[in-house]
Amino acid sequence: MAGEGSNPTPDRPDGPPPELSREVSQWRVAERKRLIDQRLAMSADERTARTRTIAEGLDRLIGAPQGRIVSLYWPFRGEPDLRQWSEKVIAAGGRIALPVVIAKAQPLEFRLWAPGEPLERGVWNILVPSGGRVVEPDIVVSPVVGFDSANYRLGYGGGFYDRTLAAMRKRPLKLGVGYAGARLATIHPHSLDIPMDAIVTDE
Ligand SMILES: Nc1nc2c(c(=O)[nH]1)N(C=O)[C@@H](CNc1ccc(C(=O)N[C@@H](CCC(=O)O)C(=O)O)cc1)CN2
Ligand SMILES: Nc1ncnc2c1ncn2[C@@H]1O[C@H](COP(=O)(O)OP(=O)(O)OP(=O)(O)O)[C@@H](O)[C@H]1O
Repeated sequence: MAGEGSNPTPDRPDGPPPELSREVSQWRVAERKRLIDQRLAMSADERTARTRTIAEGLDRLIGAPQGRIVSLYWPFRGEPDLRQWSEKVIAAGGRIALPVVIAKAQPLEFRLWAPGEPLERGVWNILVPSGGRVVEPDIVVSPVVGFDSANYRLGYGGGFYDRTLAAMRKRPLKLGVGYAGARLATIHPHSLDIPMDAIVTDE
């Protein structure tokens, strides 16, 4: 069971922590659905244009990626598709890693990957690198379903990025990425939510 034994990360049995009220949990579920539906309703052209602006924002924030490992993600459910940008990072001497779900309620693992290298279906059918050394990224780029002005991110509800960031020994630069329409007044953060250093949008 999660949280027992020598797991060094703070952990709880499945289910929200006490301070995440039933109202907030239900609100999160409804907002995730609204925001994902809104994102999927966007045309492919609009998504591409907005993603280009997000990529420019990442370039400005990160500067020269040379010698650094950037964790990205294999996009699904209308997330910004930054795979072209990943080629730019590599051309500039950086490296790319992708997240791998090991198990529910466990931190993610990051594996090095470059465009063209083989992928395989992992947990929930998500494509993950078949090979690739396990690494700790210098920069974690995580897709948001929603975000707020305090840089908190609302994800798909697995708590994966929060657990992963809490367990990392090096503190990476934490960048959320999403479309401007994903902005919320507050995500009603709970004590285990870790804010991003910045949220990069197309605003
Ligand atoms: N592109 C991308 N990759 C990513 C993430 C992400 O946000 N985006 N993750 C960021 O965390 C991790 C995957 N997180 C996920 C969390 C929940 C579900 C999901 O479909 N959950 C089901 C419920 C499944 C269950 O409880 O058994 C659902 O929402 O219907 C999928 C991925 C790692 N890879
Ligand atoms: N560091 C942690 N240790 C233990 N449980 C955690 C941790 N972080 C989050 N959780 C739990 O994970 C569950 C989902 O959290 P939350 O709603 O914040 O997910 P999310 O940020 O939307 O998802 P994701 O990070 O996967 O994109 C909650 O029940 C929360 O208590």
